[in-house]
Amino acid sequence: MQSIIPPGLSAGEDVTEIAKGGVQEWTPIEQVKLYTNAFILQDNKILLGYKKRGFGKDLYNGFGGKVDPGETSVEAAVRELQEEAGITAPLRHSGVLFFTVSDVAHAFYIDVYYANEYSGTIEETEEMRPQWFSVEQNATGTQHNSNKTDSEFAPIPYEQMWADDPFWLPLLIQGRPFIGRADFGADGRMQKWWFAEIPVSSDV
Ligand SMILES: Nc1nc2c([nH]c(=O)n2[C@H]2C[C@H](O)[C@@H](COP(=O)(O)OP(=O)(O)OP(=O)(O)O)O2)c(=O)[nH]1
Repeated sequence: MQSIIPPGLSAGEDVTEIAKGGVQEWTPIEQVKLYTNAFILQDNKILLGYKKRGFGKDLYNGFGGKVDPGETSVEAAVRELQEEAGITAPLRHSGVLFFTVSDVAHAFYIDVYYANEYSGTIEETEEMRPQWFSVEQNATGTQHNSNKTDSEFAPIPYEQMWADDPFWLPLLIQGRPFIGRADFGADGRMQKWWFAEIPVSSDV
């Protein structure tokens, strides 16, 4: 039987597809670079950063970047969180994402992490402007008053995030491990995508 898992990812066959679509064939993979992405989840809030420069500029995202030579993935994730948001956290692995981008020669293999606590003071850095968002679906971003239960934090700004994020970020928030791949065209749109939930015990 042919595996449903896209090239670039590995997992047992016990996966539950969440979404898939797009063109027929996956883009061939030539070179792969390792990246990290980390999110802080606390009190029904998620910490995102507004990317001020470079790849993904003007989008909100978790904190992360390339794994340096000699570093493990989790070491890189902890370093990038410190460099980009000024904090340290006991990061736990949540999923793996694999991307190709039509005008980038290498594919991106991204270990995604989360933590429910952190130490240090969140601060804006040269690369990222951190901001809390509500993970509650009815969040409005309006301020509290005595009659309202709405969150004082805005909802997750999916319209200002990478197009694949709505498929897997809800799983991360719910503590459900995931894998996924998306091939992006030069226009920034997904040309082909596939996302799945995997068993909690899976070693992704
Ligand atoms: N949420 C999300 N994150 C993505 C996608 N694609 C993608 O590369 N990322 C993440 C992975 C990394 O955390 C980040 C890209 O890393 P980066 O270019 O900022 O790396 P870096 O900090 O090492 O780079 P630099 O210092 O050389 O500028 O974006 C995506 O489709 N969705």
